[in-house]
Amino acid sequence: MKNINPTTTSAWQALEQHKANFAQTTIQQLFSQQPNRFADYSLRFNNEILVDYSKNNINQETLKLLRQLAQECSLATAIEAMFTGEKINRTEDRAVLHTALRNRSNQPILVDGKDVMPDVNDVLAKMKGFCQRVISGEWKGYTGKAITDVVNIGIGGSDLGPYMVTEALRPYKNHLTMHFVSNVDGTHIAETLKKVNPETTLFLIASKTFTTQETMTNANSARDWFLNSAKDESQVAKHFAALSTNATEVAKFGIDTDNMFGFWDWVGGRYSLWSAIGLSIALSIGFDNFEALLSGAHEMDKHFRTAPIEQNIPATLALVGLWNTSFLGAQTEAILPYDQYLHRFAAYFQQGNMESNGKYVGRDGKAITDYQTGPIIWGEPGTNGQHAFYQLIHQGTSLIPCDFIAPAQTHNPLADHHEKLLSNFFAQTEALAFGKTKQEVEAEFVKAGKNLDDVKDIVPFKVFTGNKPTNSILVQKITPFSLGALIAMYEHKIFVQGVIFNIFSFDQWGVELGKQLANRILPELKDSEKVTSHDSSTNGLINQFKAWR
Ligand SMILES: O=P(O)(O)OC[C@H]1O[C@](O)(CO)[C@@H](O)[C@@H]1O
Repeated sequence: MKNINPTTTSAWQALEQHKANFAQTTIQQLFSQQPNRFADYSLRFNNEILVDYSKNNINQETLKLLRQLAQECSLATAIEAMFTGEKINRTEDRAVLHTALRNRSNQPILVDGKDVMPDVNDVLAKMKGFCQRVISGEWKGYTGKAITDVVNIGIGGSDLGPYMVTEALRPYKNHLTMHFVSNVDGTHIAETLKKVNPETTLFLIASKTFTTQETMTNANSARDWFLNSAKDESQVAKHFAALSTNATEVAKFGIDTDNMFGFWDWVGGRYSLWSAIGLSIALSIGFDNFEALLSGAHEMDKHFRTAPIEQNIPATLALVGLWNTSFLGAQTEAILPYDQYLHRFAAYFQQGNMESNGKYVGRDGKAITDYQTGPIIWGEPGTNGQHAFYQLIHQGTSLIPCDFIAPAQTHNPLADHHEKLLSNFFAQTEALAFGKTKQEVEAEFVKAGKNLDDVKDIVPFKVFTGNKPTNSILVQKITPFSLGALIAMYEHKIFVQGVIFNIFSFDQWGVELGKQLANRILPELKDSEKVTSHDSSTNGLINQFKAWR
């Protein structure tokens, strides 16, 4: 991947000039000027996903310049570099091949001259056999009973993806009850263990490195709890499986390597739900559905790799997002799914995006000083968010571009719930784009029989300026296939932005310092000695903790 500061491209400089046009122009005016705006600014994937990006402050010139920016930043070369297994994660000297995990075409993909597909297929076959045995009840616990509960112990990418997807695909789930434990706070595992029976519980220890403090602490507590009942170490094999790249640490923990499902260093943690880390997903919805999830992602991969930039959905979302943040001044992006099953979707992409693109060092190793990199990602499901933070999106002083996501078909057609939900979905983007003028507010008062003189002081508070950018992503139905495509779409959006930001999107050095310092502090908490080795704030807090515990 080349080192290109995006601000030095002619497209960036042209975009800087071009943005002045939008100081005066509103989304409302863009719609008045362009009667076909919806048709011209929306894209479809497989007749299953409709992406409408028309309610943004963009015109054809904006798109032309943004596409030119992508070209000047060598996006096409970068896409090929990723798909063909080049070591684009240069700071860790690794390829980035989550796309290989869902490569349903089986075309060889080489890393260091070796095709990775046979290994990928072997692990998938092992996962399939395991799922069949556990789901059918053939796999027995230490007292001969079938498994009823699965506890995935992992954190970050080893938790957020599997948890988000198993929740999103609940309509497809079988009889197994899934639990996810991530936090090192003992409450998380303690509360989970209260709900399960050691005779019928399977623990999946999900950790790429198998050294993560939170996960290993929870795994050890789970094993102690299990052995407290089973009283026999040899029974651990019936109740513990490992999802990891680190066979040595897995063996040290005491998990039979027969029960280990491997993956490889070219799978980033936050891109790992497609790997063995997805075993909890496959157990929950069955292996065929897991394969459908992979297929959906693979179709999106093909689209991303081959579609021209004008029709390329992830690239378009990335460019429009970059326009909002780098040129129009937005610092955050909200992801707002109008689907209760997608309640962890924003949390999942908080890691996906912020761990990938939250970087201040460019690919040249120098600090980035002249542009913003990855935005802050946040969000909650609609309509809950409407009754919480939408006030600020509508009338606050920050610009917050939002992605609204909704399925056209619900899995729970109950009275008119879905129509009500979707009426809110449509209304919100309409309100955000077009707002409500002073004249409209006054007309409403008049209609309600009010004298305008009596209400003139209230009028300004009821005005909505509108002109707030949104994308609407309408999915025919949330199925394993469409969800796979949707996740891959966002993954590639992040990739495109990382290329243009000129950063390395696939490392995560920013999480290391906190871990190091916590490891240094941990022994200091073991005794009652007064701590003096830190700054006065940290010393003061630690010493108060010691006094109060
Ligand atoms: O799977 P592991 O190795 O336990 O790591 C868990 C998570 O920790 C991180 O390395 C840092 O938070 C993430 O990238 C990763 O998803």
